[in-house]
Amino acid sequence: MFRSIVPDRAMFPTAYTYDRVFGPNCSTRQVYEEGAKEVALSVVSGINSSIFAYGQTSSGKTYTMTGITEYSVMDIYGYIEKHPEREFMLKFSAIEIYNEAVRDLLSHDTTPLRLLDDPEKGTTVEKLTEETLRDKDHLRDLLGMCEAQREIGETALNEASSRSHQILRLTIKSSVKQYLGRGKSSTLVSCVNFVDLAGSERASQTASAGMRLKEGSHINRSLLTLGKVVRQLSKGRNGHIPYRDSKLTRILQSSLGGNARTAIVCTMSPAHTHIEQSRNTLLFATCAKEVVTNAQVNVVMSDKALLKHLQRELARLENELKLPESASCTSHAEALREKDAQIKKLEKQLRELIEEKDTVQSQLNCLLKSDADDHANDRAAKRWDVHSRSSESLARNASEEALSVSDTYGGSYQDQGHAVFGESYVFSADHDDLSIPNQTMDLPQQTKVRKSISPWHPPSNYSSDGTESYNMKEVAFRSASEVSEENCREVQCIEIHEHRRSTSKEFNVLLHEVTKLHIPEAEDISRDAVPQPDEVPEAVSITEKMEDHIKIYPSKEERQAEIIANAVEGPIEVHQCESDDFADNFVKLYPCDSNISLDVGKPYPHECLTVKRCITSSKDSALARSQSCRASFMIIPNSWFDDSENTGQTPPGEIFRYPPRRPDKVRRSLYQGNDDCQNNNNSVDLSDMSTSDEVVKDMSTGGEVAKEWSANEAEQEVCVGDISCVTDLEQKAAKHHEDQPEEHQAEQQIVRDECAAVKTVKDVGIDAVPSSAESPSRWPIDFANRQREIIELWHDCNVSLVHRTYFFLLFKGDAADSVYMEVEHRRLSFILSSFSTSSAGGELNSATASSLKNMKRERDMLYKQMLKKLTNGDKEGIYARWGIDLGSKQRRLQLSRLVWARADMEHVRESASLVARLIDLVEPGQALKEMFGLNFTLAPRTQRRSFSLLGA
Ligand SMILES: Nc1ncnc2c1ncn2[C@@H]1O[C@H](COP(=O)(O)OP(=O)(O)OP(=O)(O)O)[C@@H](O)[C@H]1O
Repeated sequence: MFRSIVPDRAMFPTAYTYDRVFGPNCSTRQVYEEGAKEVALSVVSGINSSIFAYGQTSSGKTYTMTGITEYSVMDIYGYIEKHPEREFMLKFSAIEIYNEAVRDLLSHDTTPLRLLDDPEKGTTVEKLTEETLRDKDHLRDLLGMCEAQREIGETALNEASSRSHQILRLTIKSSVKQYLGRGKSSTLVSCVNFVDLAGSERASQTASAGMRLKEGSHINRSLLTLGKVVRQLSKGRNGHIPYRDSKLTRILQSSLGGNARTAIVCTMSPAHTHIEQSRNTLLFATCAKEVVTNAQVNVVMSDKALLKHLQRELARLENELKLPESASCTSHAEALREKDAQIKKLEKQLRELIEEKDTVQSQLNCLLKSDADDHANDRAAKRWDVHSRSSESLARNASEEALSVSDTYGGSYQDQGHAVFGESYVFSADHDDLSIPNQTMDLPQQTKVRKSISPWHPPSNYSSDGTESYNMKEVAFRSASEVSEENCREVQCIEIHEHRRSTSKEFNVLLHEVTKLHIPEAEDISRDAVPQPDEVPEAVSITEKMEDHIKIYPSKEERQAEIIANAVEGPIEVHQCESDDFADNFVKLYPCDSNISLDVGKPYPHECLTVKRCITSSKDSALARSQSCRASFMIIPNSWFDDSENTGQTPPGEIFRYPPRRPDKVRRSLYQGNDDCQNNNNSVDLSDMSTSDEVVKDMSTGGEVAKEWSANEAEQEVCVGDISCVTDLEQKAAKHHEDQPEEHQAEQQIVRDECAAVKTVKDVGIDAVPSSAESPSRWPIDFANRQREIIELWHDCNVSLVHRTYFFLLFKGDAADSVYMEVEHRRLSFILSSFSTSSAGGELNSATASSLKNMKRERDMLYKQMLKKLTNGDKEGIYARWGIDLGSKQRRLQLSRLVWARADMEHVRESASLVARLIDLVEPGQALKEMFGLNFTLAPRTQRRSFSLLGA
C-alpha cells in the first residue's frame, strides 16, 4: 500500500486493471499457467505469439521468463507427442540486443548482425543462426548456451543483472502427415518469442558508472521507445508508430502490433524505494493492455491447394465486381442528367450576361464620346494653364526642368500660340495681370505702373480692335509653324536655333525696314510714356565710357567709323523710342524673328513685335535644349528689370560690364556703377557697345566711337571673353556645387546670362563683319592655324568623326567663320583642359572612355557603310593612297580605323570626303553654321560627361 502525500501525484490513477495479478508468493508455474500458457501454446496452432517480461531491474524478469520458457517448451513438446498425425519441425534462434547491437547467442561470433526488411516476413536478422531442434534436450542445451552467452553484469541492485534484451525464438512448422507428398497438404508455420527485457533502472539506484552507465543508457532508451510504441498502439493505428526508433521495437514489430498474440508479464519490486519504477511499470502495463493485435493462423499451402484457393478467391471477387458495377452505371447516368441540366442553366445565364454587357458597353461608349467632346472644348484653356505655369516657372528659374515642360507641349504650339496670344496678350482687358507672365513676375512696381502707358499696352481703341488682333494672331501662328520646323534640325546635341538662321546682313536689312516704318509710330507715342534717349543719363555715361576706350585704341578710328555706320545705322531710330529700361526689354525682341516685316505697316507695329517676341521666346524654350539659347531670350530681360529696381536707370548694356572672369556673387555687381568697366579688357567693353542698343545709338550718333572699334571685332571679342567666362564660371560652379547649391544656381544663372549676352550680340548682327576686316590679309593664315589646332583638338578630345566632317566641310576659310572657329577652339580647349586638370578624374575618365567607345561605334558604322557606298574601284584607290596593302586581310576594317586618324591636311580632306560620302552628308552649303555656334550646353554637374562633342 502506498499513500501519496504529494498533491501532484493525484494526476496518476489510483487503480489499475489487468488480466491477472500475482503476488509475491505466487510461483512461476502459476504465473505461466494463468498468464502465459495459452498464448505460448498458440504457436502449435499456427499463430504467432510473444511473451514479454517487463519491469525494473532486479524485479524478477529473468527469473520469471526462464520458468515460463521452460514450461512452454515442455508443453509444446507435450502437444507434439499428443498429435502424432502431424509432423512437426522446430527451429530455435536466439539474439540479444546489447548497446543497440544485435548479437547471435547461438554463435560465438560477437559481430553485430544487421537487420533486414522483408516484405513478407517483416524485419529479419541477417545471418542469424537457426537451429533445428532434434528434441527437447537439444533445446535445453541451446537455452543453456544462450544464458551463458548473454551479457550479465553486477549492479548495486542485482549481482547478475541482465544488461541486454534477450529474444528466444522457437519456430514450429506442422503438417498433417496424411497429406504430405500429395500436393494437397497445408503447413502451419508460426513462432513464439520469449523476450526477457533488460530492466529499467536509475543510475543513482544501480550506482552504475562507466560501462554499466552506458549499458543503462541504452537500456533505458530502447525501453522508452518500447513504451512509445505501446502507448501509440494503445491509441489505435492512425498515427505513426515509431518501430524503427530502436532495434528492439523493429524486431518485435509483428509481436507488438501485428500478426501475433502477446502476453506481457510485468514484474515489480515491493520495496518502497522503487515506487516510481513500479508506477511506471503499471502505466506501461495499462497501455499494453489496450493494444489490439491481429493474430491469424499462418498457413502455407501446397501448389494445388494454393491453385484451388486462388480459383475460389477469383470467383468470389468477380461476383463482387459485377454487382457494384451495375449499381454504379445507374448512378452515373443520373449524375450525367443532372450535369446536363446544370450546363443548360449556366448557358442561359451566360447569354443574359453577354446581352447585359453589350448594353452597358454601348452606354459607356456614348458617355465617352460626349465626354471627349467636352474635353476638346476645354483643351485650349487647359493648355493655357499649363503654358502659364511653365512660363512662370521659366521666369523664376529659367531652369532646364521648367523649360522641358514647354517641350512636352511643343507639338501643339500652334494652338497654344493662338490661344495665348488671342486670349491673354491681346484681348485681355487686364494687361497688367496677363502680359508676358515670364517677365511681369519680376517687374518692379515702378515698371509696372509705367507699363500701362508703354507700347506693350496700346490705347484702348487699339486693344479692342479686332482687326489688329487678327493680324497678331497670324503672326503668332506663322512663328509657331517656323519653330515647329526647327524640331528636325538638331544634330549631335548641337542645336539649331531658329534665330540663328537669320544672318547678320538679313537682320540688318529687316531692322532697317522695321526702323523706317516703325519710327513714325514710335513718334506717335507719348514722350512721357517712352522717354527719349537724351533723357536717359546712363546713355550719356555709357557714351563717355566708350570714349574712354576709344582713347585706348586710337589707331582704329577711321576704319571703325565706317563699319559702325554700316552696322548700327538702322537701330538708331529704334532706340530713340526704346531707351527706357523697360522698353529695352522689347528691343531685344526684334532679332527673334526674321518675319518682323510682316508686322510692318500695322497701326501699331511696335506692339506686334513685342508680342510676337514673347510668344516666340516661349516656343523657343520648347524647342531648344541649350539653356544658353533660352537664356538669351528669357533671362536677360528679367535681369534688366530686376536691375532697374536696384540701379535705377542703369542701361541694359551694363549687363556686359562685369569682368568676364568674375567669380560668384558677380550678379549683384553686374549693374553697379561703371567702375568695373574701366578695369575690363577690351572685349567686355566692346560687348557693351555691340549689345546695348543704347550704346550703339550713342556710338552712331556720337560718331567718335566708330573711329575706334569695329563692331564685328567687338562681337568676336565678346564671344571669346564670354566663353572664357562661361568656362571659368562653370568650373567654379561645378567645384562649389555640392557645398553651395544656391550659389551654384546663381552662377549658372550668370553663365546663362553671359551666353545670352553673347547670343544677343550675334543676333544684333554685328558678327557678320569678320575680324579680317581689320586685317584681311592675315585671316587666311589665322584660319589655317586655327583649323590645324582644331583638328588636333578633335583628335585629343575624341570628337565625333561626323562632327569633324561637318565642321571641316562647312568652314573653309570664309571670314565670317572666325567666330565659329573660335567657339569650336574654345570648346575643345575647355574639354581638353577638363580632362587633364579637373579633380573629377573618375567622371572624366568615364567620359573619355565613353567618347572612345562612341568613336569606335562610328568607325564600325563607317566600316559597314563602305560595303554599300563604295565600289571596289573606290576602295582600291583609297587603299592605295592610304597605304593599305591590297593583299592584306580586313582592308575595309583597316580603312575605317584610319579615317580622321592623322592631322595632315591631305588626310583630313580625304577623311572628310570619305565620311561625307559614307553617311550621305548633306551638301555643306545646306548645313547650318549655327550648329557650331555659341550654343554651349551648360549641363548640370552630374551631366558633365555628356559633352556634346564627346558623346556625339
Ligand atoms: N519469484 C522469485 N522467487 C525467488 N527469487 C526470485 C524471484 N524473482 C526473482 N528472484 C531473485 O531475485 C534476483 C533478481 O532476479 P532477476 O535477475 O530475475 O531480476 P531481473 O528483473 O531480471 O533483473 P535485471 O533486470 O537486473 O536482469 C535473483 O537473484 C532472483 O533469483
